[in-house]
Amino acid sequence: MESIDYLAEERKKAEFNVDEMKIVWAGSRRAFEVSDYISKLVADDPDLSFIFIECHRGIQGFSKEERTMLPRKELFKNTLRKSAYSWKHIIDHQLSEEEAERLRYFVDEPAFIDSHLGVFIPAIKGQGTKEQLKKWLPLAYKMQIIGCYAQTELGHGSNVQGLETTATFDPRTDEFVIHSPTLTSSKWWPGGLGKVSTHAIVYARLITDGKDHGINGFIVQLRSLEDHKPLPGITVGDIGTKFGNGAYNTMDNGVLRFDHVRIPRDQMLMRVAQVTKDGKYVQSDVPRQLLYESMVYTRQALVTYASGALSRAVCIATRYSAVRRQFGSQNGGQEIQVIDYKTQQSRLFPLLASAYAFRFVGEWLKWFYTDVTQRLQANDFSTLPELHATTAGIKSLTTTATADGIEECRKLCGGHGYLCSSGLPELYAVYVPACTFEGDNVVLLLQVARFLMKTVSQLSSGKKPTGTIAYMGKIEHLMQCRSDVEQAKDWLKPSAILEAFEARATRMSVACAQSLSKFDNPEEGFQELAPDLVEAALAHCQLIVVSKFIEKLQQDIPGEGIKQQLEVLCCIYALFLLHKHHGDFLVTGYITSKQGLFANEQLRALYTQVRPNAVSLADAFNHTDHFLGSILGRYDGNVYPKLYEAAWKDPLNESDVPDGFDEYIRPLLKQQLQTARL
Ligand SMILES: CCCCC/C=C\C/C=C\C/C=C\C/C=C\C/C=C\CC/C=C/C(=O)SCCNC(=O)CCNC(=O)[C@H](O)C(C)(C)COP(=O)(O)OP(=O)(O)OC[C@H]1O[C@@H](n2cnc3c(N)ncnc32)[C@H](O)[C@@H]1OP(=O)(O)O
Ligand SMILES: Cc1cc2nc3c(=O)[nH]c(=O)nc-3n(C[C@H](O)[C@H](O)[C@H](O)COP(=O)(O)OP(=O)(O)OC[C@H]3O[C@@H](n4cnc5c(N)ncnc54)[C@H](O)[C@@H]3O)c2cc1C
Repeated sequence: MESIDYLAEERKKAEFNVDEMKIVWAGSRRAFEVSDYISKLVADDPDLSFIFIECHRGIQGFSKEERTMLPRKELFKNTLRKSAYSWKHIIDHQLSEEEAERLRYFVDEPAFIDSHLGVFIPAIKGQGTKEQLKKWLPLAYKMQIIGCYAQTELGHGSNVQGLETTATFDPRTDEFVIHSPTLTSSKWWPGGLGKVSTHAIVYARLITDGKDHGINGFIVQLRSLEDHKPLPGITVGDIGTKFGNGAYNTMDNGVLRFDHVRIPRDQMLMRVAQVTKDGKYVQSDVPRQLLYESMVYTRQALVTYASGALSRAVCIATRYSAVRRQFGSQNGGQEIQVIDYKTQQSRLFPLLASAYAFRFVGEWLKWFYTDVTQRLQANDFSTLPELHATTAGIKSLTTTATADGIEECRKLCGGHGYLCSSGLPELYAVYVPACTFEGDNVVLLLQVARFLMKTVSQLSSGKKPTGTIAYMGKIEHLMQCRSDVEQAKDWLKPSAILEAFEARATRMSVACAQSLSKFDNPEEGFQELAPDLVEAALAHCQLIVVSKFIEKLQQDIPGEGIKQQLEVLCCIYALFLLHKHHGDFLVTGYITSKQGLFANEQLRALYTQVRPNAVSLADAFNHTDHFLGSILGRYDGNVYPKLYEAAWKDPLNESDVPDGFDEYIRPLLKQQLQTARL
């Protein structure tokens, strides 16, 4: 049966070519084609799109929207089935790495495979010697071993140097003895550890001849490759159900303890430091920070994932806002679409713009990461501190904004957003740990702040800042200049926006540096000023996102109306931030309150420009209905009949009279009857 497109009128209003925008969003025509093909393949294959569960009626299939009603144990088993099925598909159809990654993405269930491919393999690559890569990578790529990343402990996560697990070298047997000396040293959180991984990269304190050399990575086998039982000396299990039904509970985050487990010496990852057969500790000429390299990789990958998650929420909220009507009916006509309310626009459109902004900064960050890793291979470590600060900061900014943005989209959908069938509660529950994993977002901003303080202190020594901090080279100008905006439309000039963000970031960093210099003990000062430092770091990161959006617009972007739409979105992103943080811009003296009001006036005008294009800008994300998993976000906008239909699928509606009626409701009713008779 042909479905009616309830959003057709909205789609007719678009002032740009949606198909061309899909390519810009995907990054290239080839990336678009791969994503498009794989997302449809997943949506159309019940083995990938459905959840099959054994119940009293035999095997029953459930759609993605019903996932939150299912028990964890069955969901977990279904995820194992999907992973095995996906893997077979990848092998049978010889999918490329890019296609395989897309397949994992569109299946859209957190699983052990994410840790295996997203952290275990990158850790071996980053910290292993050539011989170690040769031995372990083929096993890992063929999934003959499955690995996780066991860094965090019950007592320590953010403070990596505070980890307690020990790896003590025993020269008599040429082995390391891995041990958990305390309860708090139990590994706690690693994804894939609880029930699946056969191996782990374990972070432990390296001890030779009684001397503690700090943290290093070790490859440790955890489970038998025959019967999957834990090896002697190993206690391992799942840490328990996490936030939200369904959500991240398809992942087996685990707990792990070692009781004097022995591993061969060559299972210490030895790129950064080696231990010789006679127990000598030898530091390589590469920086120790390379121990943290896999975190840099994952943090940059999380930025593109942030744009993906935010775009899903925005797509749902935009389509639903065009379908939903409230108030304003005249002469029996239709009520107003809620998307036409300026308040709805002022909450929704900055998120739409943010999704695009995060996409482009993610694209750039991927390029930057590749560039720096190529330099690292050639023993050029000069850009590593900038890469660390940038990945940490942009991961922090984008994941916080995305988690908050998903929750805002839920509210933008009113009451129906609170239903699991809207897809938004589960999306939030799955997404929000990204603010914590791969580094707590505040801890990461403090890393950016340290980098900025170092940069400011080096300016006086004549060191020329480059890359993302090149703007600090113009410090004299940026400390003194004032905005020359005279009317609202002046805020459309990229140069006006850029200078505002550069001046604000510079002034906030310099103010922190000046306050810090008043402390005798710089570390004490850093702790005391941490809230201000975090704000300065955020200002710097926002500048990066804004400037990468502007740089994107300087590229040749073909397609009818595409560049114009992106220009509008770029200005919305920047002016929304300016409006939200206008206290910073005022206090640092770059703008006057009148200029702040002009920015807000311009922002409202930009919302009017986006309005006719909003649904099509959300369509350009090219999300399938399966991937969205949301009745409110359906492509055809046919929301009400589908919501009504879905309600009846809830297990509570399997019978008219609920279980428990005889025990708990009937006696109450009877008691009231008796009281009434009295
Ligand atoms: C079915 C088949 C499908 C196929 C699918 C195919 C493909 C899929 C592929 C990929 C998937 C991709 C992505 C994956 C996506 C999702 C991943 C999934 C889930 C994520 C799971 C989560 C994992 C984790 O959370 S792991 C644990 C993370 N832990 C942390 O982040 C801890 C945070 N703490 C720290 O990083 C550090 O402790 C600290 C806060 C940085 C402090 O460091 P410390 O050394 O103690 O002190 P400092 O003095 O501050 O630093 C010293 C010195 O070092 C510099 N520094 C610090 N960190 C780094 C770094 N990372 N790099 C470089 N330099 C660093 C620091 O600046 C300082 O420098 P200075 O001395 O010059 O000042
Ligand atoms: C879903 C999920 C998956 C995970 N997967 C893995 C995995 O695969 N492998 C793995 O090893 N780990 C994993 N982790 C653990 C994760 O990396 C840590 O939880 C994270 O690094 C934060 O550390 P923490 O839990 O110790 O938080 P804490 O550091 O205890 O943070 C608690 C609070 O203290 C604040 N705080 C901490 N230090 C400072 C400071 N210096 N200054 C100011 N404030 C501070 C934080 O901002 C936060 O508000 C996972 C976590 C989650 C939630």
